[in-house]
Amino acid sequence: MTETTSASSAPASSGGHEGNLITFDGVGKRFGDNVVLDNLSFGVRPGERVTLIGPSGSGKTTILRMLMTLTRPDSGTIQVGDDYLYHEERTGNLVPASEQHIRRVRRRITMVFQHFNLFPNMRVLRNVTEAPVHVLGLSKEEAEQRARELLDMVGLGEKLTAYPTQLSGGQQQRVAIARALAMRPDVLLLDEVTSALDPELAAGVLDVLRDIARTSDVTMLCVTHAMRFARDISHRVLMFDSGRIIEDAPPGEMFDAPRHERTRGFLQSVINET
Ligand SMILES: Nc1ncnc2c1ncn2[C@@H]1O[C@H](COP(=O)(O)OP(=O)(O)OP(=O)(O)O)[C@@H](O)[C@H]1O
Repeated sequence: MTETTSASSAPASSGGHEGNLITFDGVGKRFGDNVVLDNLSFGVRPGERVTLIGPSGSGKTTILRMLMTLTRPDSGTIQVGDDYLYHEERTGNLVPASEQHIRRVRRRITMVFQHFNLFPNMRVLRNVTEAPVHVLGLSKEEAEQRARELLDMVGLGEKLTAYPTQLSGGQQQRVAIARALAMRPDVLLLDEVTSALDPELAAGVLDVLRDIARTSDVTMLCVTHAMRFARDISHRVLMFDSGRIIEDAPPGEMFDAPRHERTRGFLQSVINET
């Protein structure tokens, strides 16, 4: 892994749509009468770490799920590098990518979920090697070597033969992070990865993620209510409200001098909660 730029200076653009690794262009989504994303456009550059904040139900998780092709937009275009996941034609038709494209994109993106989702019947080491062997086609030896390094990195080098149920929630989440990184993703999606954890265990997981942010050049898109963490790791913070981005700023500006009244109200409510 290569050293990144500091959190205050975003990496230079390269490749993809206008230099973006991830592009949302005019994306809309509604569930029944509930407009979840409203003509949403934004881009993320390679190596950038972007945190999505905003009230519950403002559409943050939906964005991550669209990148995993778990939720389909109603309109708009979503692109990863040069590959379309969904493409809205001039006629307004939404064209999903071919299976071949989706497979290619899915190899570049991994997601860590709130509830770990480890394979309960597999030991820790196998949880981490399974996808690299079966999806990337790595040899068992190669996958195990990489898995040991990653499990060391997340502080679980001694737990290779444990089953997930023998671990704390924080340890399980660290296995999930190692498993995601074992795919050598270009993009790591983090969806409220500490929300299900006690504060002490959450702090351990966030420290691991801070280390990854400091030492890796993986592009991160992160949904979190942990504002100090967001400030530490992010190049940019996007404030969502009712399916729109109402503020897009570096963390210093967003947290110290929010411009939008609703951002100020949201940050106040989060601070009051914690
Ligand atoms: N499959 C679904 N069917 C119906 N409504 C859904 C579905 N998935 C999400 N929603 C609704 O879409 C809205 C946005 O959900 P989303 O999970 O993206 O919000 P969020 O900003 O991540 O919220 P939170 O911070 O609570 O996780 C919510 O009102 C949610 O109830």
